[in-house]
Amino acid sequence: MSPVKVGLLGFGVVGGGTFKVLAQNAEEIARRAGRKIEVVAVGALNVDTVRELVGDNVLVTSDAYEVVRHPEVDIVVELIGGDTIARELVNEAIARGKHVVTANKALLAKHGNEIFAAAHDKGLMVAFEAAVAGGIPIVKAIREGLTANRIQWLAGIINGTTNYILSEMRFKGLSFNEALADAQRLGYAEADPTFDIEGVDAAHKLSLLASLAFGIPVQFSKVHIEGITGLAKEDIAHAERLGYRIKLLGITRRCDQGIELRVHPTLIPVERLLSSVEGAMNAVQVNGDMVGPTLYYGQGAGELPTASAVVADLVDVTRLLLADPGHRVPHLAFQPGAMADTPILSMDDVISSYYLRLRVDDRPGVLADLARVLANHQISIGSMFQEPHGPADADIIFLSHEAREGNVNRALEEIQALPFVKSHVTRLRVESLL
Ligand SMILES: NC(=O)C1=CN([C@@H]2O[C@H](COP(=O)(O)OP(=O)(O)OC[C@H]3O[C@@H](n4cnc5c(N)ncnc54)[C@H](O)[C@@H]3O)[C@@H](O)[C@H]2O)C=CC1
Ligand SMILES: N[C@@H](CC=O)C(=O)O
Ligand code: NA
Repeated sequence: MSPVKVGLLGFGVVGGGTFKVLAQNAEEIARRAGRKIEVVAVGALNVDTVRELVGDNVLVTSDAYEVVRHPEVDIVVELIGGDTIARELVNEAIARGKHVVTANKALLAKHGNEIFAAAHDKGLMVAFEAAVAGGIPIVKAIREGLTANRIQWLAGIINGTTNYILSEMRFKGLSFNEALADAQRLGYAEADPTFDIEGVDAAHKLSLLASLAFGIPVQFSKVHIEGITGLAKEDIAHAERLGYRIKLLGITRRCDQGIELRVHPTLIPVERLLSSVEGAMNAVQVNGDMVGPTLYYGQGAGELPTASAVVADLVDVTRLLLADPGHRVPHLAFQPGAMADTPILSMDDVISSYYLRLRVDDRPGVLADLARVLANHQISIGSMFQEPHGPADADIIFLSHEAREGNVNRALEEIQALPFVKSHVTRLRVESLL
């Protein structure tokens, strides 16, 4: 059979990695796909360097549209990133009847609904395994492996950069900025690393995971997002003392009233597997009503792990080229006509336990006043400790039992206004699902 012909857009960390994987494992991949997969065109800005790497038989051009419009290209692989030119190129590829593979979660989180609908109308595939948790085959696991289940919730470490930063700070004592610079050097970070550290990248991925898990449209704008930039070293230390480790988690859960969709630093009990996931590794726990808990672990970022997922998608698309469109796996796991309009819950309705830290005047009555405000808002204290700070102040750390977030918000407003409270009240959520 004639080879399947691929056009690569972008030859950076993942684009370069994809070319390498296709070359290095060409024979093994062809045995699996049933046909050879051949890169025939590359769109790149650094044309001369890329030409040296890919050889004379591949068209290398700085005009990405030339790749998309190339008559021989069957599959367009978009690895440029962002949601401007990448969006135009993907739309153009679909309009021209070409299948698409992309690692671009920013694009799909914002424009996935429109892109998947256009592809569906044309009977085309838009494969995106690399877009969520890099090399871990989590899209395939949810979309295919767990189809017998009503998925109840999933929670995961789905940003390698932030997990790497937290680990390096903890183990090597690096500063936040040093650890971030390392993550950038290693190819983990987004072109704009604020997407990583502010939780936006994790939110992009979570919105895709929620669609795959619950059969709802992609709703990035409804994700509650908090990153790791507000985390203080002392919170990491206090959490350890209480038996927890702090990780940036993406969590989505189906409740009676709707679906929770949130990304924030979270205290995880140290005995849970997710708390030991370090460096750029990712891990996602998915709970289905039939299978129970399942856990997926692997490299969530970096050249070859991400390229591994891109190439797996290329093999999938190659295998499915001959299947008629009606019998292919749906983009978002559920048939397009069977999507649900379950609402996304307001953060106020989320139930969680909380870690609270505040600095107060160290004098009689302070603890009683704090406990009264919490009790007035139906927040019960699970444990508490106090550390002196200088001659007249103390830091108080509470762990609450489960409470409604709206109640916690109101209690915190009141506590913040108390005359003896001398710091901003830090609030972190504690995960009890895991
Ligand atoms: N680096 C990683 O670990 C992972 C990255 N991703 C995603 O993969 C995509 C690519 O990321 P990276 O390879 O890390 O980025 P990168 O910045 O290393 O590569 C992007 C490449 O696209 C090129 N480019 C920009 N505009 C172009 C244009 N008009 N025509 C042709 N080339 C153009 C740039 O010169 C650059 O070489 C992004 O969507 C990213 O979110 C997904 C999972 C992991
Ligand atoms: N910047 C991302 C790359 C993979 O998606 C991350 O750090 O996880
Ligand atoms: Na993946």
